[in-house]
Amino acid sequence: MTAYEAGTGDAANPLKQLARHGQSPWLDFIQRSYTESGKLKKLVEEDGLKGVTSNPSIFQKAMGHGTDYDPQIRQILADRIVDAGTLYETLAIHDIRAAAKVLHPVYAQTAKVDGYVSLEVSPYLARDTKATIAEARRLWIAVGAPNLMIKIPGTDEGAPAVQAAIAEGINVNVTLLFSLSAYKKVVEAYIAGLEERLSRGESVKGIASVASFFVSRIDVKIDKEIDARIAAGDREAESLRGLRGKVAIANAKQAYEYWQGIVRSPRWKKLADAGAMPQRLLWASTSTKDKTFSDVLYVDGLIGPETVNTIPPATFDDFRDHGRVADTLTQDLPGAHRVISEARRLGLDLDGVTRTLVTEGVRGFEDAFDALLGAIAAKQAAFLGNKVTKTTLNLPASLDTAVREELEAWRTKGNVRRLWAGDATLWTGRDEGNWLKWLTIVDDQLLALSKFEEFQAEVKARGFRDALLLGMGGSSLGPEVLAQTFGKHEGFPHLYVLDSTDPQQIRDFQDRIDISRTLFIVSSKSGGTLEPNILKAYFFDQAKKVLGDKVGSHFITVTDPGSHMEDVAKKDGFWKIFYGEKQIGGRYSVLSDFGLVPAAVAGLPLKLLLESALRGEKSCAASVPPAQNPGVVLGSVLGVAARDFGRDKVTIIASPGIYDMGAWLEQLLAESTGKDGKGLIPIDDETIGKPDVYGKDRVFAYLRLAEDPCPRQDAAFAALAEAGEPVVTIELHERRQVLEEFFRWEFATAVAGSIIGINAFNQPDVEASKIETKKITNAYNETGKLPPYEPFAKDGPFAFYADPKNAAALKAGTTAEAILKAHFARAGAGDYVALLAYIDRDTATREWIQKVRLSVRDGLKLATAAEFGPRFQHSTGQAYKGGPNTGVFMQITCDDVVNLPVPGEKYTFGIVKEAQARGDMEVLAERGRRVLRVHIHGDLKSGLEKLAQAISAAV
Ligand SMILES: O=P(O)(O)OC[C@H]1O[C@](O)(CO)[C@@H](O)[C@@H]1O
Ligand SMILES: O=C[C@H](O)[C@H](O)COP(=O)(O)O
Repeated sequence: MTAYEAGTGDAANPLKQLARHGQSPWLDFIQRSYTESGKLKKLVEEDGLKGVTSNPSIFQKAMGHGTDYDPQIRQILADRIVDAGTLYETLAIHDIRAAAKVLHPVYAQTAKVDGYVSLEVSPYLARDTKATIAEARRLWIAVGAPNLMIKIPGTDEGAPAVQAAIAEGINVNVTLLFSLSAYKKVVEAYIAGLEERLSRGESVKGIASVASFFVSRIDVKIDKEIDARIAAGDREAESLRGLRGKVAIANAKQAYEYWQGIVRSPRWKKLADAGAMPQRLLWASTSTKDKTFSDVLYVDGLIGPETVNTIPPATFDDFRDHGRVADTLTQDLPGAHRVISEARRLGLDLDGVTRTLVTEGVRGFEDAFDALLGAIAAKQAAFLGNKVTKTTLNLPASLDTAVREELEAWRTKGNVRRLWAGDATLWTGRDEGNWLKWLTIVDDQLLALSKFEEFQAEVKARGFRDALLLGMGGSSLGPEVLAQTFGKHEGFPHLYVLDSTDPQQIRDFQDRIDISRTLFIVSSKSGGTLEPNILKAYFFDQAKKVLGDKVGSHFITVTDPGSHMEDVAKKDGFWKIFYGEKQIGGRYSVLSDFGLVPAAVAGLPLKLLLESALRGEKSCAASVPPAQNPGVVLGSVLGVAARDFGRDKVTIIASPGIYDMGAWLEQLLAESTGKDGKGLIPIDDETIGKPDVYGKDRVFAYLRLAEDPCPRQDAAFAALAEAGEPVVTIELHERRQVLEEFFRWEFATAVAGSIIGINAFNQPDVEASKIETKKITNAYNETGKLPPYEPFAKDGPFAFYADPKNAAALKAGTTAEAILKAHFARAGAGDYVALLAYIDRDTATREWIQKVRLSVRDGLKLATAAEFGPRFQHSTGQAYKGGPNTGVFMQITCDDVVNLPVPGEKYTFGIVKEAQARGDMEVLAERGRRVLRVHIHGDLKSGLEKLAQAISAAV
């Protein structure tokens, strides 16, 4: 009696009779309720079931619907922050283990011939040998059951993975086999894998493999071709008709014939003598698709020794009911050959069909897996409820359709996985892949949590009253959001963020702090940026006067390894040096030490914040399909709206409690996407208005803090959505979720950048202003004066400057009002107006600029940006110079009442600020932008008032 005959006995049950013919019935299905209810066990005991196979479609059916898995999903989500892929795998492994347990007695009774449960590697890896091997190894260990089979596709790339897995002693079920030629490669891979073991002196005993030969799908394709030809009046209609429903079984029989030859070969004999088990042929895809055929056609017709048939539940029941058991597989082999040669004669392209079926099979499993992961991600979001932010889209129909199409394109191209894998071709195919460390930085930070917590305790112990962060752009805007959003924490210093060269503003900050009890954080990734360097020089000098030799102990820096600032910090005996990641650009650095160090200093709850960020990361994971991936959805809306609808002004409004998010977002969006004449133009904090004040160039993003919403904003957004404006509402249930949004917007920006077709990680046009500024400060150092600079017009306290081309366009008027009118008259639909104020940024000036921008917006119906220099140069400045030429710029400068020295330099902060304004103006003009500078002489307050009146009159 062979192992296959074990368990026979019930003569009336065709399923049980299969054993007598050497065939093992397996079940092509898995579901938790089946295992948990004892149904699976019953099939084993009553029907002689000897194995189970699963595939992505089967799991999709099992997990994608119903509530079977809900309790475990809830329990996992309560314990851990995971992505949809991990969630799926945890559920799947649970099921596979449970089924393996039920089948273990079969495994034992049949001496490891049967009793297996198959788990398929991710279908996304079907064309990647190395990744498939790694995944097979990983799943094998994760499940940890001896009667597991790892399913690997029998593609050209899969075959070497089969060999490698077998050589490692992993049981393999080779799936998606349609053609004899592919099957031959797989047989070779199996044998070679075993031989590899033997050659290393390892045992080949107990290693099992099946080759899953798909049957019914072949008939589906061939019969379709036959039907089409008959319908078209083919002369061979009769012969064609005679082949319907026959080719698949004939093809399978040929494979079996090949197998018989193999197991008789001397090569195999050697392995068999060493105890190897043959790789059995497993008939898969054995449910009948064509209802005109017998419902058990692909079971009845393929019964033979040492084979498996994996049967879906309905067919299993049908076969139990009326299956006919006989040695059909070995019957009429000549007949099978005749069918195949007849098919060839008739021009039925079996080779082409099997090739297509492999491609379609892989695609089908990918689609099923996408659907499964999408369903799990949706369930996850629903179960997490307020633990994650919630996004609602109100899009006009045409934009909505275009976004859906984009999401589908992202899905079919596997773009989310490509992004996570660092595929630079998603952008411009240059060095983008080197700038993606932000994707996983949160995981690293959580691992390093104790480092930050220890530092936090040290800061507390030292009893600092204030902390002053000196930095620009990505090194200051994230910390500023943290400071503004989370406020002062008991026992920790008040965190201030200074990102200006305006002497008055520097003095304001100096007045707010008690230097003797201040911790200075010098924050600069590159370590070479002018502002943090001169601000450090200034405050170090000031602090030295108070602290003497202890001054270094009041300074820390966050900078990239090897930077100039690292040298400075070492030389000056800074208390601590924290390092950034070189593979993260400034604007993507908030979750690295650039945000974490100031957060620690301010006494923020680091673990909770990082966990929120981790939720952001996991919700945008590689496993989360585009339509359920909040980062991809947001990025697609922004990218598609700009690319296809001219809606490139991303208008960001946040609830008062989180209002500063917009300033951080401005840099992220503008500096990442504004280049090559394309890009998104962020419009931050422009008080929300009635629908009729807007042109058709906007997308609105509403960051709504649900714990403290603003009813006026709610009403205004409802009106915008009602009016058909595109509105994305992101609801943050608590402040902490700004960290989740940091990650999501970074991801969305990368996605939007890909859609627009730019490199989202460089800032090519920022450098130009820096060079011009440097020229001017160098000139000052050499000569002690600034190069001459003449206004083209003057009116009262105002002096107007422009390059010759812009000046020519504006010279017609001589009064402030006329010049401003001429300037603003150059703006048309789709343009934006940016006010670039190089003045102290305090409450009064912020209110002023807000008032002025609204008068411009309402007068011209154009988007407005209200920016302070030089801060914006490290933020939106990139898009103003490198993005679409739709900006109309107005620089506003003033006399400096206060001036401050820059230690070690001839120039002062006032000179630097002037050089920055001139440098930027030069580059704006050189890029053909419409730009005008208004300098206010004398008293700033009254000058600003007059300017507001003149602007209001001009628009
Ligand atoms: O951190 P750093 O190197 O001082 O740079 C500050 C900012 O300046 C920029 O390089 C632009 O000038 C930004 O990208 C960056 O966030
Ligand atoms: O391994 C099993 C196969 O995935 C399954 O039998 C495919 O069957 P189908 O063609 O009915 O989808």
